Amino acid sequence: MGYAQLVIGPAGSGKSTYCSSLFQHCETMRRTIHIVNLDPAAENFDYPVAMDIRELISLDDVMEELGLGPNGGLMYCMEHLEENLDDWLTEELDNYLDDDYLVFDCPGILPQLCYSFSLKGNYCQIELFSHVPVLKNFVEHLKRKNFNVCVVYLLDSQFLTDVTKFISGCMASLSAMVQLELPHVNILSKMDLVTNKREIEDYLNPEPRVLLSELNKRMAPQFGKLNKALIELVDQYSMVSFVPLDLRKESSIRYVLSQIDNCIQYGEDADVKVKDFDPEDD
Ligand SMILES: Nc1nc2c(ncn2[C@@H]2O[C@H](COP(=O)(O)OP(=O)(O)OP(=O)(O)O)[C@@H](O)[C@H]2O)c(=O)[nH]1
Ligand SMILES: [Mg+2]
Repeated sequence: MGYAQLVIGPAGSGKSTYCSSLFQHCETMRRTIHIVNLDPAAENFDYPVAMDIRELISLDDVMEELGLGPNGGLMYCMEHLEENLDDWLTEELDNYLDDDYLVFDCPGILPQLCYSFSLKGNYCQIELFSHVPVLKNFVEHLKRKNFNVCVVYLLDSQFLTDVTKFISGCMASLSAMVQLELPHVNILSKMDLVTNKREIEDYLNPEPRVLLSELNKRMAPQFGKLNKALIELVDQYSMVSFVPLDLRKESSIRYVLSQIDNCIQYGEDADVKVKDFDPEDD
């Protein structure tokens, strides 16, 4: 049995930074994890890259040769990954052992490819489109390879200053949850930037009624029914719950990791958890 985190979330929400902090934390704890880069557009890494989608396909090449823009290019790369699950991914995964723990640093779900919730003028626009459907097959492949997978969805805490952005972030998370059908942990990233912790606490487990009234305040009256439906949806899936993450604090990283480990039943066998330096085990 292998273990895996699929780290997703809006562009710039802190996924790669989370991966590198997690790597450092685990190193301190003498625990081995392997970080995989699934972002064909990534350039610099603060963590050792165990597997790299750029060895399979490069975004620059795709954009140049096919004349695609960054969004179309990204979609193309992800679809190419999907087509190469049986050879490239399988070969790469063969390098890992049964109890290995992989963390997949995914490309950002671009807001414009996802749910965009625009308040400009008097219209509201919701677009349903992201590369989450591509990840579905990716996940199925990991499951077939005997991996326990957890989705780790990061939302930037700065989104909480605006209820419409928050709802849009929730919708993207919900969309991933419904499509991927996996254990799911929502994380509120960049907590070090939050000055008013009190305000954030209201959002960690928000009252649906409060959210609705905030949303109604921000939207023109004709959106009342839509707002109500959105809040009900989010509430029904009881997914509006976020674990705050402050990367400056080891305790915060440890807590988040323990939540995720719980979801994928990692560490139930204590031997798995810590790198064993006992020579008898060689
Ligand atoms: N203050 C602060 N900044 C952060 C934190 N995490 C990420 N950032 C900053 O936010 C920006 C985006 O971080 P990334 O880790 O690259 O975000 P990402 O989700 O991997 O971005 P994409 O891969 O482009 O979708 C960078 O400038 C980071 O330095 C954090 O915990 N605190
Ligand atoms: Mg990244």
